[in-house]
Amino acid sequence: MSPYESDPADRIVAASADGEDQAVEAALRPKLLDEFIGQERVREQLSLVLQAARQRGTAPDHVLLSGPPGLGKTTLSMIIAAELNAPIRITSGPAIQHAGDLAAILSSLTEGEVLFLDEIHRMSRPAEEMLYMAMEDFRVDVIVGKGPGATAIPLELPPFTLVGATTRAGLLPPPLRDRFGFTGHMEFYAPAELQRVVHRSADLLDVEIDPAGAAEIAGRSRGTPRIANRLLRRVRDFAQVRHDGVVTVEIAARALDVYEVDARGLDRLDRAVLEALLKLFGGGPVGLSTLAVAVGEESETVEEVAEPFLVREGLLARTPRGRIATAAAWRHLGLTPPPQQGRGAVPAQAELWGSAEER
Ligand SMILES: Nc1ncnc2c1ncn2[C@@H]1O[C@H](COP(=O)(O)OP(=O)(O)OP(=O)(O)O)[C@@H](O)[C@H]1O
Ligand SMILES: [Mg+2]
Repeated sequence: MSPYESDPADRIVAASADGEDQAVEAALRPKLLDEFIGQERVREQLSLVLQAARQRGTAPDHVLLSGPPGLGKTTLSMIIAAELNAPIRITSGPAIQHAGDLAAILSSLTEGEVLFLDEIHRMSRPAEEMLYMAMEDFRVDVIVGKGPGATAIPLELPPFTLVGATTRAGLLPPPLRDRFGFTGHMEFYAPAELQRVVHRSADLLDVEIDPAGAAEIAGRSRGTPRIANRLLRRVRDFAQVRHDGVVTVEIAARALDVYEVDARGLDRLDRAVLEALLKLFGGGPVGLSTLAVAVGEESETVEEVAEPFLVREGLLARTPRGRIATAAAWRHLGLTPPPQQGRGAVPAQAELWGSAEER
């Protein structure tokens, strides 16, 4: 039986937020730029944009934040408002079905307000077109009536700052992308940065943790603060129920073994895919659908849920001939690659069988 039949988003290493995350995230969010860990480049650029606007006493340029789920886009948008001492209005692309919905929001903005539009790539086309004009000219045309009798009533808007967030910047139409004065690309976090995130959250949650314990959780968090915070909460449960509540490296490792998150952040599904690839197909190449049948999952689940992280970690490569395990995959599962493997199918971007000398 598949452990993911219900919803892959339920996995403990899912980057998207579940109900519990939403409840605690507000408490764990850094409130000011200085408390925001990592993303040095975005932070510096943004700090200049905000400081310059503050000095001029005007609303800063519109800001687009793009990057994978759980890296801090919503957090940064709230920080932007806080740093500007401005109120923030929060909405999302899917919540804006009609241009009228957007007109209602825009026309009620106050001067200098920050409008946070999450999942901006999922807005409807008519709303998008209204947004173009609002962003550029601080004006919208509200259409009253239908058919030949319809008239456009122009409406002036106060200067505001739009902060858009998207996990799919590539899906944004160029005219929309071009209207942002600043785009911040969020990157996955380095282990040392995540370790600081874990420490900070542990402080806020009143959890006693030592540096090695925090490093252990960070190493399993797939470069994502949301996952780090979630793993910390599970480790805290374990430490409290089975021990004295203090999180050490042993406690963190044992707790996360219970939750089947391994030392590199792979969960059960990731490992099942890798194991099938190595043990059943000798490391590949094997077709996606065959691999999916072997682990008892849908092809889409393997392709969209498991593979992106395996590829990112350099454990699996997608090639025209099929999926191939890298040398790192064999090492990670503690297996020795069969000697006849690896002929010919080495994609340039991946370390497959180590260097020529190693072979
Ligand atoms: N740089 C950071 N420092 C400390 N905590 C962070 C940082 N970035 C994110 N977090 C924490 O990670 C959690 C998720 O962040 P956030 O909700 O901002 O992600 P997101 O990019 O908006 O995700 P999504 O794409 O799912 O909306 C929050 O609880 C936040 O406290
Ligand atoms: Mg968000």
